[in-house]
Amino acid sequence: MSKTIVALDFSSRQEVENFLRPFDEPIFVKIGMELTYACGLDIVPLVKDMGHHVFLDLKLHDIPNTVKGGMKNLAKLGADIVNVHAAGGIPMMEAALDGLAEGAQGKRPLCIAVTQLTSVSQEMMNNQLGISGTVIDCVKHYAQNAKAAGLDGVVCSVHEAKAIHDVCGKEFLTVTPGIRLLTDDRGDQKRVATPEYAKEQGCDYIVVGRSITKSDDPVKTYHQIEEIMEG
Ligand SMILES: O=c1ccn([C@@H]2O[C@H](COP(=O)(O)O)[C@@H](O)[C@H]2O)c(=O)[nH]1
Repeated sequence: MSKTIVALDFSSRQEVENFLRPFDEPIFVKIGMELTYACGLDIVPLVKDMGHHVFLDLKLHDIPNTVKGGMKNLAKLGADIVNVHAAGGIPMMEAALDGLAEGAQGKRPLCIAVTQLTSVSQEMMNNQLGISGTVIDCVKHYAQNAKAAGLDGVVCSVHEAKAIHDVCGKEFLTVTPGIRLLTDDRGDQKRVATPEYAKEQGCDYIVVGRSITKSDDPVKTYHQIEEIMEG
């Protein structure tokens, strides 16, 4: 499976088809809120049927019973990875796994937890969110909770991936958005890194959206990034 997950942050099925058409191999894509809210959940089996791997990034965060019911239904779609917010706590994450086990036809999707969004800076976390301490300690703590709940890994920034592997083990997945090429604008992202640094830090997967989707030649940019990650 490819180590580069392309965020399909589009608002129509047509844009998805236009984007994927030039790729002559299966790739790993992320379907998030923008696309799901525009096209509905049917977009997941549609992209799977084209042969691509899917990370369904809906970041569930609610009381355990609601998350369990939600995951039971998401499990039927055939996504490879689904996720929740670690801030929902250990009982909520355990409930997510129960729902997946009940709903999956065959192997359940991997389930990972978002730690601190990559759009959150140290200053924001302390002063707006009211969480004291360092981002890295908060992310490590959330990762340990996710592991205790039985999840398969976390979403974090590249800057925390090594520390998470140290405390949670090498098998515990680190999926890292906030990827920017040196010439890119960082936009709304705060904890950013290049694919080269992600590779150096041992990230299992990187999530890349605009650097690929808004590039003049998305297929070429995708392959350049994949070469770095697989090299
Ligand atoms: O902490 C997080 C969790 C999820 N994301 C998602 O990843 C992509 C990143 O897109 P870029 O265009 O490469 O910035 C996007 O779909 C986010 O919803 C994240 O960025 N940070």
